[in-house]
Amino acid sequence: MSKHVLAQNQYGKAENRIVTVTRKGDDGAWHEIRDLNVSVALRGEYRDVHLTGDNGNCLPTDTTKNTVYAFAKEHGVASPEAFAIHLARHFVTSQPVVHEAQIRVEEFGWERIPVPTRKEQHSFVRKGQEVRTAQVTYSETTGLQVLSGLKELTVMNSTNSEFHGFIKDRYTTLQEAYDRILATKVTARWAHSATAAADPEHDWDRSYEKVRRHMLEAFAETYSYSLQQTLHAMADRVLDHVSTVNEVRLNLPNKHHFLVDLEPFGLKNDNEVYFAADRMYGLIEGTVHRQGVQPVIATSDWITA
Ligand SMILES: O=c1[nH]c(=O)c2[nH]c(=O)[nH]c2[nH]1
Repeated sequence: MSKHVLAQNQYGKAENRIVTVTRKGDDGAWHEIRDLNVSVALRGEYRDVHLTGDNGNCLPTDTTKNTVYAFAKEHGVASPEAFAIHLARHFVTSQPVVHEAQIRVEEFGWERIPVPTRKEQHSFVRKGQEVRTAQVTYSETTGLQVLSGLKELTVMNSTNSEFHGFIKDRYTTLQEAYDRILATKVTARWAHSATAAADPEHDWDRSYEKVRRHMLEAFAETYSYSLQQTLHAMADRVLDHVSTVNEVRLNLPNKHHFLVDLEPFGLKNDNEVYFAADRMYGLIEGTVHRQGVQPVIATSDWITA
């Protein structure tokens, strides 16, 4: 027996990353998403768990995690508060040993990427401004080299993404996907032509906005069979529309969203509830440049999601 006092204690699964997709309209083509980070803490009769090793009062943290995902399906996520109220009430009213439950929710906001040419709406950009970057080198011999860029521009398509037909060797377990979420945090750099760099009237702000818009539109409008294909489409679109840009390099971490298996709880997950994994991630990188241009953007920078 310990001679010391066990004081405040609590436990539960922290930082359950969850994304829900709700389909609206007659054909379900209008998507609404909610992106949450949900933490559960239970307080109650946990003396024995700590002092004697008797787990008879212990609802596993794994169960608290499952409950979060199952409730997203059963009750939906009307708001962080409403969702947290459902969960907090549930733990206290369903388990006699739980006297208090504290649910903490962080919600990440998303805005639509407008695609005027289509009525389906399933492309989003995470709220909060990305970081704009610039790197200028002036050399006596080669003159000005101007690289522009951005980082931390997070985008998502909640459909129109597939991934299949890939190599299967003895270590492959990945299932083919015919309708998946495609999400990435874009780091982009682009090189301007020597003429643009030397032009004192060159409108750098306008060119930045154009590149950003074309990358977003290409992301939203590309029906994707891989993130590699999306990468190429984004860079290609910039080169097509911004004549003063010669080269685009993209670094795209594949922010995986795994469909949660709700079958054990008797619930069908119709591409509605996802686990948003932040690590590990596929990292897709590549440069696209105009014919006849020597690429200048470093390929060895270490960029993480
Ligand atoms: O778009 C993708 N490209 C890949 O190369 C890849 N590999 C993987 O496991 N998932 C994906 N998705």
